[in-house]
Amino acid sequence: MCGKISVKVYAEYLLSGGYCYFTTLILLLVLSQSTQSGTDYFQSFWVNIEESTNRTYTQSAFFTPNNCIYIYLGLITLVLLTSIISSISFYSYYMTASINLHNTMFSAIMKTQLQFFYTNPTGSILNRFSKDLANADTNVPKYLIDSLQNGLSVLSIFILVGIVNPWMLLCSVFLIVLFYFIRTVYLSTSRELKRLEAISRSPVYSHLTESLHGLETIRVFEKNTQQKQTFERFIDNNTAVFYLYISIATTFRFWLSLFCSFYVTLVTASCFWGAKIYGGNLGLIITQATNLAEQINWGMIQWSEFENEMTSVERLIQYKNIEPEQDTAKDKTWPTLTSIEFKNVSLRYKEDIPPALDNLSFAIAPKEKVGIVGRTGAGKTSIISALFRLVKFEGTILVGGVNINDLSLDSVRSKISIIPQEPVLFSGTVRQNLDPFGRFTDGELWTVLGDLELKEFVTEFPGGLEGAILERGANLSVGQRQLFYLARALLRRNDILVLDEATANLDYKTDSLVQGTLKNKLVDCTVVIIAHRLYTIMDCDKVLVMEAGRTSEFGHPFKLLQNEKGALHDLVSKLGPNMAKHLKEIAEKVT
Ligand SMILES: Nc1ncnc2c1ncn2[C@@H]1O[C@H](COP(=O)(O)OP(=O)(O)OP(=O)(O)O)[C@@H](O)[C@H]1O
Repeated sequence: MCGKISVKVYAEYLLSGGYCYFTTLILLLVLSQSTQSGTDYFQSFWVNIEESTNRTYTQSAFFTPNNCIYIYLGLITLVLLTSIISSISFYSYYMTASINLHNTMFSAIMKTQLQFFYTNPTGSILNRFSKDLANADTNVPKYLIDSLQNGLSVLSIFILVGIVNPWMLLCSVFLIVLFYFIRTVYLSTSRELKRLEAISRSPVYSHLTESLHGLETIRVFEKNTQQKQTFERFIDNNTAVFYLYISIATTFRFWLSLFCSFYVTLVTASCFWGAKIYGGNLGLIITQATNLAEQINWGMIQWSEFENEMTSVERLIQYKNIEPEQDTAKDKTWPTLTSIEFKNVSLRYKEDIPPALDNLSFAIAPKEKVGIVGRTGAGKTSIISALFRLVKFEGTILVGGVNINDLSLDSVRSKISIIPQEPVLFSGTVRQNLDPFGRFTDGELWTVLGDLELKEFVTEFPGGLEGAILERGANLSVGQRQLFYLARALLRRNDILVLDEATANLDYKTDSLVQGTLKNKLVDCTVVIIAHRLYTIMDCDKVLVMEAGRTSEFGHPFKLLQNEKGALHDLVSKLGPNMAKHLKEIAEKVT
């Protein structure tokens, strides 16, 4: 982003509070300004009447001293009322605009593809949801209302001054042109500085978030000083841009104030050069000239700041318009069969890196248990990303013979259960974490907890099923979190279950318990297990060995182990003769 803020951004922001609100607001502001200027004009008119001999300034007998007082009182009351009403409507308008902006932006982030999170660091997202949103909530409305009020005020002063002394209009127009020129020069720099300031703020947030996450590692490797220095460097970069921004803003204000002083001096002097002038008109000209100078000065500053702060809105609107996940469902219902077939599937996380899945093809029959193994980075987790349509892929994935691209995202993700590498629990109760949508009875919950030997733990947990689980399940061990996840999957009774290193953090006893549960409770399920520990998949119906995103071997584990040059045989041999023998025995048992 660089250069001027586009008209589209202004329009999108101004109308985010609602067309009706915006039109009403403008009308109220015009009304408020008209009553204020009307009061000023009536004041000078009244002084002129009082100054002229026998009140001959006007022919009308209506403007008696008493009537003038009542008219003035009426006008003042009107000014007060219109000002209060326009302030309240502005408050409602910008509250609606801020809420709408936040909600649409948050909803866009929630619905966008995962790819977005791979390419945008957390600090950058936090920056927009904190500082940019705060600017849009507080500074932008403040500068917007000041700019609008000043614009209207300057326009009305022009009309008043034009009525009393048309020559002064020339001076005023010259002043506006001059100020506009100074503003243009100032804005072209300040706007870019404001953008730079926002960009240089993101690394500060990212660094702080990453440091807090990796606090233990930083301390263990004694990198405290290095981290601190990096943080200070990011802060310095941000502060340097911010300081430059403040400096040029101060220079801008200095030049505006200087030209304003010249203008007021010129206008005051001009009143003494011409013909005799009424006291009321003289007062009106001098007060309006001073006002005009102040208003233009203030208005230019606020208008410039408005455009500078609009860079925040521009950044927010950019998030608001991010592309959502493509859900091209063609009303296909979820298939009854639960076979899974990958046909020439290729997946790439970024254009400039090698594909994570490269023309991958394999087929899993309904109710089969298939283990997937391979070295780190072989593409095992990417199979899941493709199956859940988290990342775009080429090729075809069929579930029960139906292309998953023809099924809605919602059905794909709700009909396939997953226990991921890093189980995520939310802050809430045990019950909410087991059954987020409140679909199951207490009896069902306790049965599943019993199957996974979690019953005792939950009974003794403070609050039981209503006990509080902290953010990310911080008050549970990683193994317990995985068991909770498994419990959630068992409750949903989906026909397809995917486990991604799901038992990696369990001790041997709990792992055996989970394996037993999978065998007994999920007999009718198609189960895909991604594993590092080979013994967890040796009793599977089939094993897929992955290598660089391709199928290296696929078949029954015992048959694969017969091939001494095979990839699975190679992986098993590396575990030592005893373990290899043990694994072969397990594989043989399920032939
Ligand atoms: N979000 C991502 N952005 C870019 N590249 C990625 C991303 N996720 C994975 N990759 C790359 O894709 C390839 C396959 O990764 P994947 O996570 O599928 O491997 P894996 O076999 O599951 O590894 P592990 O056993 O370590 O979990 C790797 O080269 C990895 O660097």
